[in-house]
Amino acid sequence: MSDPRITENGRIGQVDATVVPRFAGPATFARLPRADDVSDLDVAIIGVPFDAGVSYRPGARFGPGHVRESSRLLRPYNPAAGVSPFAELQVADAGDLAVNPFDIGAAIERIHHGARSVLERAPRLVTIGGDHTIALPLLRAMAERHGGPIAVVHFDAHLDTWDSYFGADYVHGTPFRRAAEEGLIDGTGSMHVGIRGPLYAATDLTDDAALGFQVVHSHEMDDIGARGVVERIHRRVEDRPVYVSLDIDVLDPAFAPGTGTPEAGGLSSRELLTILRGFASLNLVGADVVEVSPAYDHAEITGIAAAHALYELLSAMALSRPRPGPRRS
Ligand SMILES: N=C(N)NCCCC(=O)O
Ligand SMILES: [Zn+2]
Ligand SMILES: [Zn+2]
Repeated sequence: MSDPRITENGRIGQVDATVVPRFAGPATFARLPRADDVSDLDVAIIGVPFDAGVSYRPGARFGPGHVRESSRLLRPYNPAAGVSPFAELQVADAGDLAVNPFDIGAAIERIHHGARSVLERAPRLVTIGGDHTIALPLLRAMAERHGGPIAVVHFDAHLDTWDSYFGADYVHGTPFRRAAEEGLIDGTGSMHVGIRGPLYAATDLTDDAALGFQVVHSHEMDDIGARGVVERIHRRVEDRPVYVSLDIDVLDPAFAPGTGTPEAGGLSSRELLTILRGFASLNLVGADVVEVSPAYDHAEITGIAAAHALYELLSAMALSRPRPGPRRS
């Protein structure tokens, strides 16, 4: 049975919640169409149910399904941003990549090739994780798509530029070090936002800076606020194509209990949504939201925060200039 959908500007949108109750039917993200049911795609959403790279609590393999379930209540118009994202962009859910749960190397290869083939069809890719390991193959695909290193704005409690864990180089604490080593990251336009909590040593920060990242620490929010963070991001990124990697643990555990490595003293969901709204004037070409672990969630608090973060990212894409293509020289 095909459900009645909201269709605007020729774009096929959400199942109409005034006709089909929003708790009925399959949970694609925001009850958007499946990618197979649309001809042209501006943004593809994929799930990557992978969590073999975690160092503490497991369960992020169930993140994609949980965030989709938690996205059923999203309505078509975003009043804070002043845009109906699904009327401006054809957004569709391309389902999950089937990744090997036992072999991290094979999973990374699969994610790289899966993301690359989705990017042949859609200019912009939004991914629901999965643990943070998946950012490395996603960045490989993004850098290929844009013909060179890409600016990354990384929201996280953690730097994720550590070197290895138990001798393993490809885990959720290392993706941005591996990506920098592989030349995927534009070291003049990248930053971490929301960093906090104990480190292994002070050199974690100097090593990270040497890889080309600037840092906005979580405690700086007290002084500069969400708007100040947006200004810092704009000054750093300028008009580069930018990829947002959002570890849900950037939020305080009060706002995101359902995650694997929680740290006290994080952002509120309101602060995060305000910052993401500031991306509307950037050239946002891709994003991921990772580290949602539903077994530790309560009342979908974390799933809903992740769904709303994705909705703001899609709204920002709808408002930003559609100019994916080769990187500026
Ligand atoms: N990427 C996330 N969420 N966490 C990394 C934590 C690495 C550690 O256990 O030190
Ligand atoms: Zn983290
Ligand atoms: Zn992370």
